Amino acid sequence: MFFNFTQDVAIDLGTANTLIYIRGEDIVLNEPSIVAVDHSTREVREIGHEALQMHERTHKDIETIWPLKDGVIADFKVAEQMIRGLMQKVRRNWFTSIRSMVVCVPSGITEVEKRAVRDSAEHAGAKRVHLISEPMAAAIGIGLDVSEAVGNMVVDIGGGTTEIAVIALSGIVIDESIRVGGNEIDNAVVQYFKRNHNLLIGSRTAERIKCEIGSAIELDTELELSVRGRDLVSGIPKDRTISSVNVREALRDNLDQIAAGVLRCLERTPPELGADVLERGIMLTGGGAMLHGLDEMLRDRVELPVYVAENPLTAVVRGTGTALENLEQYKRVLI
Ligand SMILES: Nc1ncnc2c1ncn2[C@@H]1O[C@H](COP(=O)(O)OP(=O)(O)OP(=O)(O)O)[C@@H](O)[C@H]1O
Repeated sequence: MFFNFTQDVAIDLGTANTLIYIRGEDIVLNEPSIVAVDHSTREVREIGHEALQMHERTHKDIETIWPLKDGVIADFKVAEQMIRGLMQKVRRNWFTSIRSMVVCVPSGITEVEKRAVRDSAEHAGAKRVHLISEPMAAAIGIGLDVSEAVGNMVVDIGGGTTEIAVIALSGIVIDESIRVGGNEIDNAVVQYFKRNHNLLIGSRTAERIKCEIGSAIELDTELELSVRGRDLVSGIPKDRTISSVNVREALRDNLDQIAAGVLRCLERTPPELGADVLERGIMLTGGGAMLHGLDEMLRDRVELPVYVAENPLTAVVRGTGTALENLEQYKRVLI
C-alpha cells in the first residue's frame, strides 16, 4: 500500500477570508481569517468560522484578531498560528507535511511584508514557499492566458485592498493597490448610520447590510432591511428599518475611490494594451465584485465593458492552485 505523507498547497491568505487548495484535489477550505485567543495566555481558542462566531461578542478574557490588515500580515505570530491551525483542518493525517506552498500576496507588497509571509508559511511547516501576486492569480483563476502578448485588466476587490492590474506576457505591466476594500466599506456603513441616524451597529451587521441591500447604482425598486443596533439617543438596543438609498450614500466615497483607481491605471496603460482592454473589457474578481451594480457603475465611469467573474470569491485561490499544479509553466509569474 502507498502512503503519501506530503501535500502541496496553494493559499489565498486574505484579509477577510483564507482559502486553501490542495494539489490533485480542489479548494478544501474557505474560512474567515480570524483567530480567537486567550487574552492572558495568548493561547489560541478558535480559528476561522468558530472564531468569527465570537467576534464582537467576547468578554475580557478572549480577544478576536484579524492577523491580516490591508492584505498584508499585521500580526506575525497570530498569522502563523492561523495558517498552522487551518492546515491542520485539512491535513490528511497526523504525519502529513507540506512540501510546496504557493501563497498569493498583494501586488504592492514591500520586501519586509514578503518576508513576513514567507516566514509565516515556513514556520507553519511549508518546506518550499512561492509567492504570486493577487491580480496575476485572479487572472489565471478566471481562465485568462496571462502569457499572451495581449493586455488583460483585472480588478480584484478584496476585504482589505482593491488590486488593479494590466497583465501581458506573464507580467504585470501596470498596477495599483488601493487600501479600499470590503472592510473599509463596512466601516463607512457603520459611520454613516452613527452620524446620520444615531444608530450604532456592529461591523458584522454592516457587512450584512452591504451584501443584502447595498448597491452601486439606483435600483428600480429600492430595498429595505430591518437591523438591530443601539439607539444612541435612548442608549438601548432597537430594531430599525433602513433603506438601500441610505446604504448607497454610505458607500459612495469608497466606490468613487475604486473608480478613480481604475481610471488612473487606464491612463497609464500603453495604447496597444489599452486597445486590448477596450476589446476584452475589465474583469472584476474578489468578494467586493459581488456588490450589486458595481460593474454597471464602473462601465458608466470608464466607458469600457466591465464584467464580474463567474466565481469572484474563489478566483484568486483557483489561480494560485493552477500555478501550483503547473509550477514549471508558471515559474515566470511567481515572485
Ligand atoms: N454580495 C456582496 N456584496 C458586497 N461585498 C461582498 C459581497 N460578498 C462578499 N463581499 C465582501 O467581500 C470581501 C471579501 O472578499 P475576498 O474574500 O475576496 O477578500 P480577501 O481575499 O480576504 O481580501 P484581500 O484580497 O484584501 O486580502 C468582504 O469584505 C465581504 O464583505
